[in-house]
Amino acid sequence: MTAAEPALVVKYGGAAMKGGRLSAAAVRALSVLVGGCRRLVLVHGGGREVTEEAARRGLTPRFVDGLRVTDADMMDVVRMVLVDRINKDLVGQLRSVGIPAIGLSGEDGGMMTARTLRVDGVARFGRVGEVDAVDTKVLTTACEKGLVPVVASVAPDADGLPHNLNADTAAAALAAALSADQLVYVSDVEGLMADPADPSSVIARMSGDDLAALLSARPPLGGMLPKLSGALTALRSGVPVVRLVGDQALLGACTADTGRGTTLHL
Ligand SMILES: Nc1ncnc2c1ncn2[C@@H]1O[C@H](COP(=O)(O)OP(=O)(O)O)[C@@H](O)[C@H]1O
Ligand SMILES: CC(=O)N[C@@H](CCC(=O)OP(=O)(O)O)C(=O)O
Repeated sequence: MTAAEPALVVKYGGAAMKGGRLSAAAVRALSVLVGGCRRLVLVHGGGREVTEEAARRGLTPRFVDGLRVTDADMMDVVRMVLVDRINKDLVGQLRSVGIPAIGLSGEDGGMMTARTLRVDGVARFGRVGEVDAVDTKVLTTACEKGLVPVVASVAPDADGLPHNLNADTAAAALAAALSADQLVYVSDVEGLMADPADPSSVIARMSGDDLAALLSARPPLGGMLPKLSGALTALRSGVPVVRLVGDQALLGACTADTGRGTTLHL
């Protein structure tokens, strides 16, 4: 396998996890995908588990524009839950069915560096980062050795201070850096809905231009916002297709255009 092999980045959101685990359908899909000759990278979320752990410690989660305001205490929780708990649990779950997973975060092998996210020069989210740089070497090397990198969205800044990255944003940055042929977001909804209260209103296809227009209108999008922003970043970086699907549609989304979920394209 070489860096020229097609790359697939799958981001599995905390919303679709049950007890910090991937669904059976998602594990089956990944088993099939890893058998194909491609660089497969799994990025995971876990926002809901972070919120639960924070509450157990008496910390009150606060979100602005879908991003968790992250002080030093919250950063400890984020890192513990995403890197030490969920990442290891997912690696264990995948290895137990024979998928050769290896757990990583941006802190490993210099894979991702972050800079503090600032709005008008102000770090209003605390220790939340935006991706500064991606070094794909560790991912590509792992894939060449037949391993499946499982990535937690924590990355150090230039001084080595860990930052909290939104997992959708991290997945988009990795897909762009790997020149992935596809980025797939798996969540607890079947795709982008025209009416979030109506599951039958999933939008089947949208172009990057229409997506940009939608985002500039700033509608309330909740957890969809970082996915759509990430999708636009990925499309503009040359990733030709981004799909938003539920866990049951993961395999189909990666192997063909099944018509399920939302397909975002150039
Ligand atoms: N227009 C929309 N279409 C689909 N989902 C939406 C929309 N607006 C808001 N959402 C919300 O986005 C959520 C998914 O985002 P999030 O909870 O962050 O999931 P994940 O953990 O997978 O990143 C859905 O559960 C849904 O409630
Ligand atoms: C900055 C920021 O908001 N980071 C996220 C990281 C986890 C994440 O993105 O998890 P999901 O994909 O399950 O939402 C958080 O702290 O919740």
